[in-house]
Amino acid sequence: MALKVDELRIYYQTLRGEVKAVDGLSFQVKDGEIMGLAGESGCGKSTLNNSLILLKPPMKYNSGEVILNNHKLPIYDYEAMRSYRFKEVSIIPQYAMNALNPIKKLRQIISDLLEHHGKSFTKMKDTIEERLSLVELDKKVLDLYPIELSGGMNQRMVMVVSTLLNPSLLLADEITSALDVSSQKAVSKMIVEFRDREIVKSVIFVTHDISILYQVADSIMIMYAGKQVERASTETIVKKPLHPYTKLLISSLPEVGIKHSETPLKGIPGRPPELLNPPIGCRFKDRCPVASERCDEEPPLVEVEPGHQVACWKVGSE
Ligand SMILES: Nc1ncnc2c1ncn2[C@@H]1O[C@H](COP(=O)(O)OP(=O)(O)OP(=O)(O)O)[C@@H](O)[C@H]1O
Repeated sequence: MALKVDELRIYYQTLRGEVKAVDGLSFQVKDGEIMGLAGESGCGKSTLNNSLILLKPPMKYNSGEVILNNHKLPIYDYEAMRSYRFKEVSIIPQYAMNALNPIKKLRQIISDLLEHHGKSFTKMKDTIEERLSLVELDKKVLDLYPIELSGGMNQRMVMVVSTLLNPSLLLADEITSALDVSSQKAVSKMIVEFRDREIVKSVIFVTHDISILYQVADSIMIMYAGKQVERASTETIVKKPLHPYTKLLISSLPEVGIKHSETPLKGIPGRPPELLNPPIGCRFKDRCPVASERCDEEPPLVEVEPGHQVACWKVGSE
């Protein structure tokens, strides 16, 4: 098992109190698995990803354990994590376009980064060129400044940089949201290619666009208000979701061939709860079409069939 997360709680410390952005998450990602992570804005997707690599104030580790390749990751210790970042865990950030230093040429950026990790650009030249060609970038880009690359090219450059040392776990955070549809497809395919070539072992692919996950992910975890509500194979989440929230999320997706001027997107009525004082019991109950008194008590995450977990009292009770 590449990654095992157990009862992880990550809060933000604010003047008003603690924002419980990740509140008791447990899940596993297998070797070679791309796990999609989806849910509405503010459900804790980025917090989870960032906590696995860059946990710093106002983000605060509360409790839980993260095991990567049978070793405990010291995510609560920013300094101790230095030896894991980039080598064992790497992130392609949400705003990858701005991630590269604008006043250095790309050759220098890569060279500095490698040196920082005790590696040499010269020794890794062949790998760098191979990886560039894998993401369809000419090696001439090394002599350019980031500003001379298009948004899509910058994105692919960041993908190469983040994965140069073959990290076990790659965190991809909304890496397609600023791209046009054809670049989205290309970038998604490249992530799969990185996995297939064993450049990375496993991936957490965050997006609120489930149609992208359908093309890329082996499994999908759906989060709502800091909690996991459902996890299953991509096929099951898309075709046979069980949690009322997942069902609404899937039914609000555009269908191929439908014109939205004629059929408006449905969306989910209401808004997610504040995570400063989240509701007791099921956090979705106020928006849930099938909620009952039972939902005042928190539903446990139950495995309804192998590999399919759901946290809802209604599932299996009808
Ligand atoms: N620096 C911060 N201080 C306090 N609260 C924060 C901070 N950053 C995020 N939050 C809160 O943590 C919760 C989870 O946010 P997070 O960004 O992880 O969600 P997300 O699912 O990644 O959303 P998005 O899709 O918009 O990126 C939200 O309630 C958000 O308001």
